[in-house]
Amino acid sequence: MKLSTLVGGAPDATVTGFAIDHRKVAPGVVFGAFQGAVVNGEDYIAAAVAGGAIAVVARPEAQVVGALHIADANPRRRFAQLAAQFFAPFPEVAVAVTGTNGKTSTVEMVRQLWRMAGFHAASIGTLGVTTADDRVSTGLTTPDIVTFLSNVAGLKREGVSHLAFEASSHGLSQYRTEGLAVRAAAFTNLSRDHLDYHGTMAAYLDAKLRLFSEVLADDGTAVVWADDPASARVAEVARARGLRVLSVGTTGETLKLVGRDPTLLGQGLVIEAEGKTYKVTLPLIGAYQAANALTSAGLVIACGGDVATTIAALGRLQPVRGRLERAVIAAQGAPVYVDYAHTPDALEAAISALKPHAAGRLIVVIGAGGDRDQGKRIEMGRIAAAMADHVIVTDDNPRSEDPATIRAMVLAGAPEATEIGSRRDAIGAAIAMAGPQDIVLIAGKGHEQGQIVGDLVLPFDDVSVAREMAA
Ligand SMILES: CC(=O)N[C@H]1[C@@H](OP(=O)(O)OP(=O)(O)OC[C@H]2O[C@@H](n3ccc(=O)[nH]c3=O)[C@H](O)[C@@H]2O)O[C@H](CO)[C@@H](O)[C@@H]1O[C@H](C)C(=O)N[C@@H](C)C(=O)N[C@H](CCC(=O)O)C(=O)O
Ligand SMILES: Nc1ncnc2c1ncn2[C@@H]1O[C@H](COP(=O)(O)OP(=O)(O)OP(=O)(O)O)[C@@H](O)[C@H]1O
Ligand SMILES: N[C@H](CCC[C@H](N)C(=O)O)C(=O)O
Ligand SMILES: [Mg+2]
Repeated sequence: MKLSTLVGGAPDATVTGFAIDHRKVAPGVVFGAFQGAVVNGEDYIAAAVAGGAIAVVARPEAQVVGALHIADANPRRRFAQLAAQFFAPFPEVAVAVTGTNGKTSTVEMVRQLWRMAGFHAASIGTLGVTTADDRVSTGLTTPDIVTFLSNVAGLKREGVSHLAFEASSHGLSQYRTEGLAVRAAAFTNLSRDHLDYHGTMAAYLDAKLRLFSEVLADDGTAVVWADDPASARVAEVARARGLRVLSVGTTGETLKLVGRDPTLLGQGLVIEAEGKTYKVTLPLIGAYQAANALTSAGLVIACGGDVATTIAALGRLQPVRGRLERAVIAAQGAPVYVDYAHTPDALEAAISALKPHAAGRLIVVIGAGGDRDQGKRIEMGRIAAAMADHVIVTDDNPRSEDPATIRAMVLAGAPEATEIGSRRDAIGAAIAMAGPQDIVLIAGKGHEQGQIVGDLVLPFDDVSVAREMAA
């Protein structure tokens, strides 16, 4: 592709790629210089030009010598729009999901529903780039713009026609998923998380609202989980653009959940749609998975899926890694579940899902990630103390923080809890104390395959450790 194709009047140089890190610049690359949370990318412009960058997308105030300065007050958005032209074509159908919790579960369910409908589908999110037979981690829920667009283009080349991706609030704030035509976007819920980055809940919601005010296509559809208080605002933003709004949930109008009957391995759902009543058994436990299932059905229907077929397909959904995943049955008979709950709302949802099934005690292992929102720690402690019968506080991913300090902040909400710093020992203790009527919940890391301590990622998988301790 010629630079003049991307930017009228530019030299005829050939564009060989796009980069936002100067260390990845090669001759012919367009470099994005962004002011970041840690450093200012503009400080690396000279190095990028020395590395062969032929154009630099940066603020008008930035100094660019020896390459075309593509000046823009919003360099992240402009870079994404240019990169999208370079990496196109993309899968014909793309949908996005945002919300504090439920993004991964929902995009994974959409991928499965599309596969059942016969489409070649993929998802991009916390679990990585996932297709029917492959999964590659990107390290982030919403990867950086270059990783995202190059992966999306790669999926198209592989024959993928349908893509569902997670639009995290960080990703939306940093324009990591611009340039792709998004046909439908879903909102799951809003509760406390990432205030270390957004500062306030209002700013956190604003970041998510951008998916509906700007990213969703002009003829797109918004799908909202109607039972969340913030959904009204999301629907209002979408309607202000004249977009179609589908609402799902017990107060939803498109897919109205009128009955939910939990069983040990799933739940019977009664759903009203288009004046008809449908019954389906969802093979996943937890009210939260019923919410995500309806949201995923809403997205599939928004893209042309048949209502009856889509609802029936919910009965064939497979469990989502690390989301109320039953890791093992302990020797004494107690089932051990692993869940990704790492926010107060999520922890409440996960405990609520399991409590009805615990004839005896619900034993919960919790922690909190370092270098993340600190305010949620005491709230998570409080919820565990209020809802579980026994709480063990341990390490999650301490990252650059002192693990004992993080545990103390969680314990402040659960003074009666047991403190065991080693996650392995904490899981072992929970399983050892569980009787045949009890249930163990290990929360916070879900599918994660490593424990981040300082700069190290130590191999650690809650499910494997639970199985080891239960043997
Ligand atoms: C706080 C945050 O979101 N940071 C992300 C962001 O970094 P940044 O833009 O602030 O970049 P920076 O590190 O300050 O550097 C500024 C610029 O200079 C460039 N640079 C930097 C150094 C250098 O030597 N040369 C160079 O060119 C960088 O490439 C960057 O463009 O953009 C980077 C590239 O896309 C991301 O890797 C980085 O994710 C960090 C590692 C991270 O931990 N992010 C987490 C918090 C995150 O994004 N989580 C969300 C939410 C998950 C959830 O929903 O729970 C996710 O989507 O995963
Ligand atoms: N609809 C929901 N309502 C409330 N809690 C939920 C919901 N869906 C999932 N959860 C809880 O949140 C945890 C994370 O779920 P999931 O990974 O689907 O969310 P996510 O939005 O992708 O999270 P992240 O932002 O960390 O990527 C689950 O393990 C569960 O405890
Ligand atoms: N991937 C997300 C959630 C991590 C969840 C929890 N394990 C933690 O470390 O806080 C993030 O980087 O914010
Ligand atoms: Mg996720």
